[in-house]
Amino acid sequence: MRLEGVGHRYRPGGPWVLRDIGLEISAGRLTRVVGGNGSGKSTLLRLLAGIERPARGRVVGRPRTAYVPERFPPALPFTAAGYLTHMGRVHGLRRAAAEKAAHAWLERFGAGRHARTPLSELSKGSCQKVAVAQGLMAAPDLLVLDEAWTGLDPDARAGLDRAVLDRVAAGGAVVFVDHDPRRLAEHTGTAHRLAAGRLTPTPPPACSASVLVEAEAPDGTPLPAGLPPVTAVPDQETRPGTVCLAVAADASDALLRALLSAPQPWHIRAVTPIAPGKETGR
Ligand SMILES: Nc1ncnc2c1ncn2[C@@H]1O[C@H](COP(=O)(O)OP(=O)(O)OP(=O)(O)O)[C@@H](O)[C@H]1O
Repeated sequence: MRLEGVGHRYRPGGPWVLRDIGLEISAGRLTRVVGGNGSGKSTLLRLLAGIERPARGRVVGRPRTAYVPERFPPALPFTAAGYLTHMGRVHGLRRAAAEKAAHAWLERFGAGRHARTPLSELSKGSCQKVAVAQGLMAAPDLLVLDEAWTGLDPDARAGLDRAVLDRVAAGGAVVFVDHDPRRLAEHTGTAHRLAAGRLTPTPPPACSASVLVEAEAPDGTPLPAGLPPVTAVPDQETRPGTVCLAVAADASDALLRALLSAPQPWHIRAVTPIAPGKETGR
C-alpha cells in the first residue's frame, strides 16, 4: 500500500495538516510514526485506515484494514461481546465464529467477565480492550493503532505487544503511534517522523542499540537486495552517491557484508553507534 503526494486539511482554505506525503507500507513490517502533539499523526493514521479521505494525492492498494482509534466511542448500544460479535460479522465471520472470537479476544485481554456489560458502563481501560479486540479479531492485512496501549493495564499492554508481533509474523502490516518511545522499539522495522506537515524517515526511537552506517557508491548505484531492515536517514550534508542507513546493532554485520559483497561494492565511510533512546539529529 502506498500514499502518493498526499496532502490533507480539514476544510477548504484551512491550514494544511499534511503536505506531499509519500509513504510505502510493507507487509510483514512494523511501522512507527512519531511527532509532537498536533503534528498530524492521527490524521495520517486515519488516512491510512481509510477513515478520512485525503484532500490531495492518492492512496493506492489499501488491503483489508482494521483501525483502533485514540478514543473509542463507548456510547454504542451494545454489550462488549455483542459489539465484537457484530464487528466479527461485519468482517465476514459467521455468527457462531464471531461469537467465539469475541469471547476469546475478551478473555485474552482479561476482560472476559465484562462480556455482557454494556459498552456505556465499561471503565475506560476495559473499553479500550474492546477497541483493541475489535481491531485484532479480523486478522487484518493492515492494522492501524493510534495510541492503542493508552489506558490498558500492564498485562493487556503486554498482550497487545504480543498480538502485534503475531500479526507481523503472519505477514500483516502494522502501523502505530505511541508516546512511549520504548514501545516495540526492538521490533520496529521502519519509523517516520512528522514535523511541519512533512514525513521523513527516522531511526526507530529508543532502539536498544543501533548503528548508523554511511556508505558510498557511484551515484545511482542501487542498494543490494536482501539487506536486513534498515532505515535511510536523510542528511543535508550527504554527497551524491552516499547513503546513511540506521540498522539494529545485531544486524550491522549483515548489512556491512551485504554492502561490501554487492555486485557493485559500496565503500563504507563511517560506522557510528547510536546511543539508546536517542534519535540521530542528522
Ligand atoms: N476533525 C478535525 N477538524 C479540524 N482540525 C482537526 C481535526 N482533527 C485534527 N485537526 C487538526 O489537525 C492537526 C493535527 O492533529 P492530529 O490529531 O492529527 O495530531 P497528532 O499528531 O495526532 O496529535 P496528538 O499527539 O496530540 O494526538 C491539529 O492542528 C488539529 O487541531
